[in-house]
Amino acid sequence: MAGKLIAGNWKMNGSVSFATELVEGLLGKLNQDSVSADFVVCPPAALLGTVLSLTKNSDLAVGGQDCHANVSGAHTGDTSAELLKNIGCGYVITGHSERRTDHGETNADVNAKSAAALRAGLTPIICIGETEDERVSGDTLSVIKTQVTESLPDDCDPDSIVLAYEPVWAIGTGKTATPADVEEVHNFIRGLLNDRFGEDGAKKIRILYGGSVKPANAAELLAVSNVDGALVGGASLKVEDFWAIGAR
Ligand SMILES: O=C(CO)COP(=O)(O)O
Repeated sequence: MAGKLIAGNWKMNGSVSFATELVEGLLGKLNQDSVSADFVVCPPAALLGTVLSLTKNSDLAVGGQDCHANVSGAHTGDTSAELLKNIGCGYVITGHSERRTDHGETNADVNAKSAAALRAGLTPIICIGETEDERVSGDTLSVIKTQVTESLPDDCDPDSIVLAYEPVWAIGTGKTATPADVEEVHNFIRGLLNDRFGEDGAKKIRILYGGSVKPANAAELLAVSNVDGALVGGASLKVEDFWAIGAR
């Protein structure tokens, strides 16, 4: 496994001028400082062209926020993994909790979308995480087990996938899971991956933590065992904050 992966999920935010300023700021940082982390930005679909034209031949990778499971067809408003690959993306987020909630995406949908990403040559960043009710009821690990088991495509190559553990209650709320909470779940996920891929395969898979990651808590969270990076929402919209999370 390479260094940490720091992924910025812009969600439904930005504009052409905003994206240009943000990406130019990040490229300036990447050119100046040597960092061991890999950075990827995932803008809204309508801004992918803008971002990709700015990041061509740079070390800043680009990803989509969602893809359709099919290659093409009558799916108004959707984007195929093949098209994301064709325009220059390297990654796509699948199964984000906001898509699971807003669009009723199930583990089976996430599995199909992740398989589509792999078919197209993209790295899916497959999101899992429990709700507050599930945590309070003591169901966190069983929910995570089901999500990992059902959301990962059957024949996936561990070299080609990334997982992101995002407790739903920590997303955009300012509530961050404690390092102990994060460690428990990340170690559990690594154990599930060991069972499925063997230790040598499982250790190739980066497991990101997401949920109110900011410069102030990033060092602590990224130091937790089996935390191989971060999936950042709000703080990825500011050059200094996003950079500070990964550049250490
Ligand atoms: O959902 C997230 C990233 O995918 C996390 O969002 P916040 O960092 O804004 O909590």
